[in-house]
Amino acid sequence: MNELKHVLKLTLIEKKDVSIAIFFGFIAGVAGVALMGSSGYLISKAALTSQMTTLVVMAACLKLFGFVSALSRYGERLYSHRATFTMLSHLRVSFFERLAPLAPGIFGKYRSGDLLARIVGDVESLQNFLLRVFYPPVVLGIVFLSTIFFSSFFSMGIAAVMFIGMLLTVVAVPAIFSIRKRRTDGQGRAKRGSLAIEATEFLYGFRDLKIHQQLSVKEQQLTTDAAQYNEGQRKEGLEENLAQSINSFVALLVSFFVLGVGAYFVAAGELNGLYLAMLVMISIAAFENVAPMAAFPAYFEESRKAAVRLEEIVTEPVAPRGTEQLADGPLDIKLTGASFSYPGEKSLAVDNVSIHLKPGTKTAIVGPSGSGKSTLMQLLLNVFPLDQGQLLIGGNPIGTLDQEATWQKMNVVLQENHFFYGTIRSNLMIADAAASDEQLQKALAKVQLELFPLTMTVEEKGQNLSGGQKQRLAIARALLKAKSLWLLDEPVSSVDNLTGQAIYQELFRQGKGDLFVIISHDLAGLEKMDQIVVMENGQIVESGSYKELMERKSYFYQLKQIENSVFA
Ligand SMILES: Nc1ncnc2c1ncn2[C@@H]1O[C@H](COP(=O)(O)OP(=O)(O)OP(=O)(O)O)[C@@H](O)[C@H]1O
Repeated sequence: MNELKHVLKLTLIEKKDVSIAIFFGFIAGVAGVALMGSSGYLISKAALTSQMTTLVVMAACLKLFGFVSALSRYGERLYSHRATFTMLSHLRVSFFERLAPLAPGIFGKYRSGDLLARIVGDVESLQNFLLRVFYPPVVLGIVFLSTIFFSSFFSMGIAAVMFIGMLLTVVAVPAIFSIRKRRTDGQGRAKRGSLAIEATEFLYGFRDLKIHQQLSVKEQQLTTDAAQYNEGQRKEGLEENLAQSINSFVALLVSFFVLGVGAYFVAAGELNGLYLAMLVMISIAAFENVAPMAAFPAYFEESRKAAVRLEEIVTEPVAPRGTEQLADGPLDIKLTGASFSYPGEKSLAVDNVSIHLKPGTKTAIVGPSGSGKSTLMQLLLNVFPLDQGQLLIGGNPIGTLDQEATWQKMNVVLQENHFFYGTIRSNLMIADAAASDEQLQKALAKVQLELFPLTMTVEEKGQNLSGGQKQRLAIARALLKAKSLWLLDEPVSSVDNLTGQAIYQELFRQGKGDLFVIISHDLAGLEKMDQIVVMENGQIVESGSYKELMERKSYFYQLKQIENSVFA
């Protein structure tokens, strides 16, 4: 139950709705029992006496109980569902609030299909927590205790039989099936997760799988996972049916016992025969309510596992966040002795890097593939915390700064930029929600995409755009944001040289006086940069202006020579 503590806490935020639902559930249950009890009494009374007034009163009571039962059942459903949906919305919000700070590191640990299955499937599963786990035993318990208390006025023996029946059907049988389920199952959620992983990989990788003739292999894997998941579902269904049958059987046995014990007491003169039918009917009605308890073990386990799987993701430690805001005006970035390795990796992706990026300067970071350029950029963006060293932005240690406020000051274009399903307009407006159509069109013109209408559809992940068009659209976003720190990771690598150079010119024109950090594979045109930083194996091996580096005839000079000889 410990695992469900957080869900219970969120459920009880809506104490009022939960209490009203329990109250209506109790009234509906008791009215149902009273309805059956009074009909039993009415039958006995009609058979054994001919007192007309009692018969009329009892007939009226029957109608009243029927009416109250139906109305209360409606109220119970209304409030319990309302409480459930409010709890789900609290759960989603609290889960996302805890999940957001873990991105993007979380993708190193969980695959996107699994994350999706957990976020959607497991959160949805918890809608059964109140309706089928928390609520039924509480309401049933109260209805049973009231029924037993009422019966004890007529026969302690019958009350005792009912009490034992209650312990069996509400506690013992569901507990046995819960333990059984916990022992035998445990794989259902994982199977759903692995099916979701396979399905997402199949969809995302469809083209590559087809090209490499691996589609049928992956399809086979997907079919196997689906079959395993179906088999799991089938077994769960059978187990639930078994629990239901055993619980109904025990409930029926108890009613037989009530009849037997009652008949014995009537014969022994310890119970007025007039009440026997009523007590038997009461017992049948009370035990009819135990049907939801048959599903309790399945829902309890499902809720418990869903809560565990959700908690697993968000229990990662999150570094404490700062709250300081960055001042307006020019900002510098200073990195001293910075080292970083990716979680689970032994080697350092960035190794003891020190660099000072002054306001109004343009710095290019170059180096071979895998030398740590993008990682360095991620550190400047404060996506990952440093393992060692210090990062100051505008003189403030990064840890003291509010993360959102830092990003707010930056125009960022990464190697991969996300495009949402929508239009060119909606994709540009994520940079500036208040931008007018005219401003959006101007930004498009600056990246030579003026022919794109703002209403043009952008498909999921921008798949109807070319690589270069996506990069230019991402630059247009950065131009719209127009802040003073530009962090660009190979922003025009997929754009032809001429257009690329024109876009750089536009960027430098608009960002005159701003700080630029640009990662580039292309060594042409670096003469315009104030500083070139050359990286290898996570370290800075050389830095200086273009002229200085060429005169030094060292690492950068050799890279340049190689480039010239390749393209000569
Ligand atoms: N998410 C990650 N998890 C683990 N290791 C990573 C991750 N991203 C990068 N690396 C590793 O860190 C090292 C530096 O990678 P990085 O992407 O920073 O290089 P890069 O210089 O930007 O390369 P490229 O020019 O190809 O983009 C590489 O050895 C790479 O394998």
